This record gives sequence, structure tokens and C-alpha cells, in this order.
Amino acid sequence: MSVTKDFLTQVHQLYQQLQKHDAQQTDRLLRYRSIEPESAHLLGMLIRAQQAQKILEIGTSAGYSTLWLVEAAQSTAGRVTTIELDLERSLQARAYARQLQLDAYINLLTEDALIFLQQCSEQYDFILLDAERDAYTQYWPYLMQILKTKGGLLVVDNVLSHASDVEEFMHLVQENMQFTSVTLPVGAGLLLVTAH
Ligand SMILES: C[S@@+](CC[C@H](N)C(=O)[O-])C[C@H]1O[C@@H](n2cnc3c(N)ncnc32)[C@H](O)[C@@H]1O
Repeated sequence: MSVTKDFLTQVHQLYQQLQKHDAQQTDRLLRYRSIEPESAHLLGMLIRAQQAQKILEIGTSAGYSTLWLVEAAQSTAGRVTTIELDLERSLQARAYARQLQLDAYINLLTEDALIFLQQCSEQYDFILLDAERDAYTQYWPYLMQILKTKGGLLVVDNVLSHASDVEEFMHLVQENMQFTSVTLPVGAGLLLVTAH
């Protein structure tokens, strides 16, 4: 199943709408901070190439990235679990997914990612980490456990745009010989991590 023109038109309109909102907000935390479209497109391609079925997103916001993950999951018979702290944003993400008739493939959780990770006993083929960067070092021990050993892929956004924020996290990943990683200069900079 390929990405349809209709999907591209609708996500493009949503992206513009969310960007317009963000441009009017001075408080960073009130912005939706959607991933760049080229990054979102790449995530969808990676899911297709990997044939990922168990997909996790940490940091839903209004669900722009989620729509791309779910659109790809539809073609792999997969499912996306996405976590957001803010109820209003979760509800917004649900509404957009319904609008695009993709809600059947999403498990939308409104909770703190750290609590989710501490309690998680599942393994995921694909994980997108796009929340508050200062928490990533705390997440890493749990992410290591839940990323599928054979062929699992963790993608972290903003590693070039906010390099100093993720320095310690990047160091933890890079010094761990169980994993290999690469930074792609796509969008705000994507770190790709997989187990050896
Ligand atoms: C950069 S935005 C995510 C953007 C989204 N991935 C997209 O591209 O459309 C980060 C989101 O993470 C959420 N967040 C921050 N800390 C969190 C936490 N501890 N648990 C769950 N969500 C969190 C924020 O509320 C915010 O909506």
C-alpha cells in the first residue's frame, strides 16, 4: 500500500495549521513542535522497509508524526502505541486520526512516558523518541530493554537542532557496545539506533 495523495494533502494541511499555531506562541511548551515533514516521510519509509509492526512513539503532541507512523503501520499490518502527557493533545491526536480513518491502528495513551517505560514488558520493532530531551538519559535504560534485539530501530529527533540538550544521552548510546548508531542530517537531525 503506498502513501496516497489524499493522505499527503491532509497531513500537509494539518502541518500548516499546527505551524501557524506555533508561530503565535512565545512559550515553547505551548507549541506543538511537530517533526519536520521530511523526517516524518523518512520514518514512514523506515517502517515500510523494516516491515515494523510493533511501533512506539514517545511524545504524540497533536499527532502529526503519529499520522505518518500509523499510515506506514497500516501497510505492515502493524499498530502504533503513542504516549502523551497532555490530555488535550491526546484528544486532538485522536480526532485527527479519526478524520483520516487511521484511528483503528492506534493505541493512544495519556500518561508520563517514564511511568510507561518503567512498566513496559513488551518489545518494539520501531520507537520514535520525541518528547522533552532532558528526560532521555532516564529513558535510555528502559529503551534498551524494550527495543527488539534483532532489527529493532530507535529514532530520536532533534539531535542536531538541540545537540547540547542530548549530548549526555548520545554519549550513553555511543559508549554502549551493544548498540550502533548514526546521525542523519534530515529535518532537525535524526539519531538512528539499533542493536548489534
Ligand atoms: C516535540 S513534541 C512531539 C511532537 C510530535 N512527535 C510530532 O512530531 O507531531 C513533544 C511532546 O511530548 C510531550 N511530553 C513531554 N514530556 C512527556 C512525558 N514525560 N511523557 C509523555 N509525553 C511527554 C509534550 O507534551 C509534547 O506534546
